Amino acid sequence: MSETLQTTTQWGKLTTTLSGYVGIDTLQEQMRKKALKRGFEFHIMVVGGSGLGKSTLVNTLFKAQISRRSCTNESEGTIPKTVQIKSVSHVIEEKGVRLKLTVTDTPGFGDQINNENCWLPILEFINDQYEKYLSEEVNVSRKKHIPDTRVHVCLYFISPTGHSCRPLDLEFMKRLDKVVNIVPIIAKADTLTLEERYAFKKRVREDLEFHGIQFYPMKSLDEDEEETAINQALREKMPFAIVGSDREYQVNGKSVLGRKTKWGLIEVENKNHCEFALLRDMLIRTHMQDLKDVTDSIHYENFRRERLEMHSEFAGPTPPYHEMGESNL
Ligand SMILES: Nc1nc2c(ncn2[C@@H]2O[C@H](COP(=O)(O)OP(=O)(O)OP(=O)(O)O)[C@@H](O)[C@H]2O)c(=O)[nH]1
Repeated sequence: MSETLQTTTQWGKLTTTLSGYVGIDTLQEQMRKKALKRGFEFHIMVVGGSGLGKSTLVNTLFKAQISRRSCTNESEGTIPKTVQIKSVSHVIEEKGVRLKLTVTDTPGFGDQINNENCWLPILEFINDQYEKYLSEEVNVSRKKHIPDTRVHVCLYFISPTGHSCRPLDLEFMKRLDKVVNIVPIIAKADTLTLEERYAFKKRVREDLEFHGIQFYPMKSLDEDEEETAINQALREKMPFAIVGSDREYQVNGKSVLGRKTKWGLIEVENKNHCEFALLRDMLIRTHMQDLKDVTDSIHYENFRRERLEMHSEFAGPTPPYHEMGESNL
């Protein structure tokens, strides 16, 4: 029986008929095995004012004590003087798949009386990671595997004021949307009623649109109709209204993560109670690889191009290839 190989994407519409089985279909399995051996890396950054639930959310997302707060013995209630950027890395494993997860926290963001330029250290941190990656990449003797410390997603916590975005929120996202994948979320959504939540989300979306702020997943990067349909559904739900908790309660004999309020138990993973599950599914189950791809092919690529252009302007025009050889003689 003959097998048909259809290539209709980047190679154009070319159909070649194979006269028998050759085993191209095993490529997927070969790649899976290689990737499993190497393990995966993911870097998540959380930004937002003190006490908005950043540490709780990362612990809830990965069902483990992985936040900066859980890994250091900082005294509760200390207000940092400036934005401090702290990263912690963990290797987590599930069903034989290893993930090196780095969580970068930015305690103190927006806590000052004068918050002018408080986004700058965060921008510098993100660019520093690109710079590290670039210097490894252009190294004459490159490592077989370049450690990837680039930030793949930045969760931006919006305070549940019920009004609209603060100027600082807009300033941060305007400055950073071209360098990192931003996912805006409404923190502590249990403090808003359902009507307030809905109206607040709408106003935040309008604010973002008015200011031309791009958030992940970007419309311009959808590759096909299927992706557009999935991503459009996510975009319409954003910013996700999140409730975080690392406490478990018993509901119908099952233990669930939740927060007990005056009105009853809010189940964190119940899609009727909040949008935590949507966020978790997007970050971990459906879009983790895409977040990494967009970081690599869009944000890092922009940095790399600018950096190399800057370098070539500084160094003058690159001589033709044969002259480069001669000058080395
Ligand atoms: N109501 C409510 N409280 C929350 C939620 N998430 C966290 N909290 C509580 O808010 C307080 C602060 O939570 P953290 O996770 O430490 O907040 P943080 O943003 O990491 O704080 P800093 O490290 O000081 O910036 C804790 O008492 C949490 O239990 C939430 O979704 N809703």
